Amino acid sequence: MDTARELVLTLKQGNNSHVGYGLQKEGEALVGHILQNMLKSPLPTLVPETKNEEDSIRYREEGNQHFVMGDDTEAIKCYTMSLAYANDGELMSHAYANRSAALYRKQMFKECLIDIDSALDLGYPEEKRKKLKERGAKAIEEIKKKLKIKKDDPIDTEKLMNMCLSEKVTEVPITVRYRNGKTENKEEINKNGQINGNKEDSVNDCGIPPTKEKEPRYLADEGPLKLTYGPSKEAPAVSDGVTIAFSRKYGRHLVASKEFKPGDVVSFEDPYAHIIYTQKYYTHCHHCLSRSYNLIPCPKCPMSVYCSENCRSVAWDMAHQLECPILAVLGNLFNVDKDKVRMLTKIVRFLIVVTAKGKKITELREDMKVAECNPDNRTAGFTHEGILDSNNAQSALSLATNMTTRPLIGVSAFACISALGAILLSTQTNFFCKKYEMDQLKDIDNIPELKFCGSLMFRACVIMSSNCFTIQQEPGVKTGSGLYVTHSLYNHSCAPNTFRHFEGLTMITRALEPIYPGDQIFTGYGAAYAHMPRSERKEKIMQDYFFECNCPACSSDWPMYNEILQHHVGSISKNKELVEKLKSYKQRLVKNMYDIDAVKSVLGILYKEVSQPCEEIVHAEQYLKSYYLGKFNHMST
Ligand SMILES: C[S@@+](CC[C@H](N)C(=O)[O-])C[C@H]1O[C@@H](n2cnc3c(N)ncnc32)[C@H](O)[C@@H]1O
Repeated sequence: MDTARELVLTLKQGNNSHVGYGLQKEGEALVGHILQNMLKSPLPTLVPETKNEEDSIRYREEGNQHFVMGDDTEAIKCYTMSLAYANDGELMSHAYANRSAALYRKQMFKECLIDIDSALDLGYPEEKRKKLKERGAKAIEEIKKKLKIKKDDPIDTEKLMNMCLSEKVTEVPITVRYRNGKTENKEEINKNGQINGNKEDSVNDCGIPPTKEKEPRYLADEGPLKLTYGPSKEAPAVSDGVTIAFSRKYGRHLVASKEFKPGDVVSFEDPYAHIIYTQKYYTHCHHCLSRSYNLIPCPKCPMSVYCSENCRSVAWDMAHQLECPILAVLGNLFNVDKDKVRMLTKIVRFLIVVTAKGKKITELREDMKVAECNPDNRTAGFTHEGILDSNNAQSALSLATNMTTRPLIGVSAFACISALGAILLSTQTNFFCKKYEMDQLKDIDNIPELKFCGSLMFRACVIMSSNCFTIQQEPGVKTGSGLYVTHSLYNHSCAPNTFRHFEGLTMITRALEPIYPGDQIFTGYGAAYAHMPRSERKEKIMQDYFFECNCPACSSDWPMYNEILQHHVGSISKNKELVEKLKSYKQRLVKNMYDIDAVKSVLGILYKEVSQPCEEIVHAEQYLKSYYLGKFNHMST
């Protein structure tokens, strides 16, 4: 605690409350001190979670119970777990075969065929293959029905698959064929610990591309995603017409220098580093976070599963080869609660990315020395080219830490988590060139970069706890957490003038209201006036982000959405002139509910003519958000 206090005091004296730089030396001292103390006392034994027959069978049986009860979704999840824990081809083949039954009943015939193919490929027992092939034949019949192919037409499975995807029938293929016979296991790891497999190949095990989700409506209407005024020169992830500003009160923040209309794209960006939430481990791809029913396992650990060979191999190269043994022990750590385990997975991922898997530690040290010397808060972490770069280590390390406003207890806890992260990396992986025994860590100076990397993880803790965004690719489904460098400059308002949505892992921010030159551009950190009472919001914002919110909704204590709608707060219904002005847009929407330009125009008019809170503004904002969040995609035209 004393070392943590010293660190915070030094930062306060240096007036360095906002940016990530200015704490490298002190961070190293703090983590080093904690590491030394941790290593003095006996550490808990680290027990890795491994693939094994018992768990694979247990999860398969659990899946069977759900299947019998008619809960196919839960059955599929259990069979995926059975697959992830399977330690040989036969167990895997059983998991695939059983999953195919649940997929068949769920009417996911293409997915069903993919699993049948994998089961047969992995040597599903001879005596059971007949039944599996019969299921395959029935699935094909169903697909043929869907494609309106005549019952007796002979058909080639692979061609059929491609036809299913394009949904176009141009020619009827000739034979029924499974891709069995080939028994080599694509999931083998070669001598260098790399997963074999073609990286370009964006297909699942049996050569069939994963189902493409329907394209979001806005992409069809607007064409490919682009920034409203093209990329800004200083921060290419935000639109030209947005500038980075700094003030004592707001820290770094974004200010408009051009006008943005509702729906305009203000910024979009891919994550610098991201992780999947543990609750989604066996339902979503660990790399792209998409929902998948044909997940395939990491060949080494029972934790990670992927939607395709491509995701599996990209994830392995990017980070998983180092994370794999760490994830295996994390779940079995005693006395470490879930939030700390989540933070550990985040900071290990961050360290792997920021150091390019440990290959660029020296280079990073040098770059950081230069970055530390920049006295200008506004341009902290700008690259040599003078930009805030979404993919750059210096830029990522420059994000707000809130070091001077955090409680000391939190600072100490983060230092302990980082020290534990350093121990795991050095004893479970080759990150520091070789795997160390716990005894060899007694003198931490034996490993030259241990303290430095520990301090980077400490910095990752303080940065990530104040800057990460929840990733929601489907409305209401929170799949993971990501650090988005440029988006981290948005300050919070409980009534923000923008909203966010996702396209894959890409986070997109659009104007919700008209934004004028000089306006600060805000996002919401999850405490929206719409759904949370003011007192709760204030508490949450103070606890998680350490500032007092003084947005209009907080200052004037706006009622929440349900009250606004129930009591018609601020309604324009008695303003005959305005109602008349909006009439034509209403008619356009009655004719075509997807006429989003009409909604944008309504919002533009309302914001000019009335003040918030206002019932009609709430309706129009909800409409606009629903359109971009994909809520309309499931409705029929
Ligand atoms: C994601 S960062 C936003 C960028 C940050 N202002 C910076 O300097 O890099 C979150 C932190 O910014 C500050 N912040 C965000 N919204 C704010 C607001 N409305 N008023 C004052 N500070 C705010 C808080 O310190 C918060 O923890």
